[in-house]
Amino acid sequence: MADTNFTKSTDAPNTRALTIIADINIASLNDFFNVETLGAEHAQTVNIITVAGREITAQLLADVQPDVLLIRSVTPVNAALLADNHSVKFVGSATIGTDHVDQAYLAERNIIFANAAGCSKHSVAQYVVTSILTLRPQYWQQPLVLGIIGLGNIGSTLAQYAADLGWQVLGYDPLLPESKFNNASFDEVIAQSHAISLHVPLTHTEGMNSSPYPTHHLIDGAALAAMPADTILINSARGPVIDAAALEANIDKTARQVVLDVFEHEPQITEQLLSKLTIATPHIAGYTLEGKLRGTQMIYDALCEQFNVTPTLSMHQLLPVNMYQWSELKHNADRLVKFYDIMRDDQLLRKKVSDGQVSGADFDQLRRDYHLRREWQA
Ligand SMILES: NC(=O)c1ccc[n+]([C@@H]2O[C@H](COP(=O)([O-])OP(=O)(O)OC[C@H]3O[C@@H](n4cnc5c(N)ncnc54)[C@H](O)[C@@H]3O)[C@@H](O)[C@H]2O)c1
Ligand SMILES: O=C(O)[C@H](O)[C@H](O)COP(=O)(O)O
Repeated sequence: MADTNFTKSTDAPNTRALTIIADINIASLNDFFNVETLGAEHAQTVNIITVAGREITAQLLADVQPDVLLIRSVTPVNAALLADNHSVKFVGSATIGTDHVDQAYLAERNIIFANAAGCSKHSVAQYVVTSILTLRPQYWQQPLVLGIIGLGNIGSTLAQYAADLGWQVLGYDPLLPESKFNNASFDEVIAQSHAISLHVPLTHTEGMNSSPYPTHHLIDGAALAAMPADTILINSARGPVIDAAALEANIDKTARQVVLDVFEHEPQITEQLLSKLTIATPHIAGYTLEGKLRGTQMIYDALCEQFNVTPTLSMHQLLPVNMYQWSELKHNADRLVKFYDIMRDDQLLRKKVSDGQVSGADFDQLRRDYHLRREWQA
């Protein structure tokens, strides 16, 4: 069994240097990961090497041999990345999704893994409410039937916002028991909703992330054909949950309003697909200050648990005052859609089209330079 003790036997405990390789897009890294916040008995110095997530390579991990790897969603963590590394004891992903991480392999290597379950559940749910009310302001007055596929942290948070607005929820989640919101079949959600929002993990029929209810291409040509033409479709889960080719054909036929925050061939997007979407944003549904800091906090807390130290930093010490209350916004049509101007994010993405596509580099740059918005307080 691999050694999970962070203190190398050759080091005296108080001369220990802890080396962390981290995705540069993780918020407030230096605030959370330093000698004071990790406990001086574990690290007299903390070296953080920040790298763009897509540039965290097997070669880098073999050269640096860090103790800790902190990632977001764009670094696949698997045998290929870690085969020549013998030092990593802890991998933390400051994200909800874990489809990029081979957790069985990490367990085999006795490497501890932690993610940030639920960290941006309010941010993503608020993105969805804002997109619907931006596109169809009439639903301030009229009840909407909102279909939600996947009723975990984000789906159930969205369902609660919908109920607060007087909307009806049709929810489908085959892995959870029936409930007030988990009240419909997949076919019923598809056929009977005015808007459908996807909140499932990306899973497959076999291999890593396999599931008895796989979500890869869950929304395929058949599902789209069964969906009324005026139903809005919103995907802020993972791109491959929708078959992009089938989606383009369906929009050509129905002129359906479609909102995408994630894309099957992300980070590239073709101009052809983009031109057919009503709202398109560069995978930022969860990008609020609160959502990002909560993600960092959760992996910091998990590392502290491994060190057996009490966390000393709370994200609330870093957050500016938040005066935005759902109890007020939910009664004020104008203020809610101005609170988060989703069309501005859409326009910034469209401006990046060049030579028939948004390149991966431009998509990533929009995300790196994103002005983190705020969450409203539920
Ligand atoms: N766009 C963004 O910025 C952003 C931010 C956060 C998370 N995400 C994505 O959203 C996904 C959902 O997040 P969450 O916090 O709600 O996760 P979660 O694990 O809390 O909930 C996911 C739910 O989906 C259900 N599910 C699984 N397979 C299903 C199927 N075939 N049909 C219906 N339901 C199914 C599960 O039972 C679970 O309840 C994440 O996995 C991640 O990929 C995107
Ligand atoms: O799963 C998640 O939490 C999100 O998709 C996350 O917000 C995206 O992470 P990033 O692409 O910034 O690495």
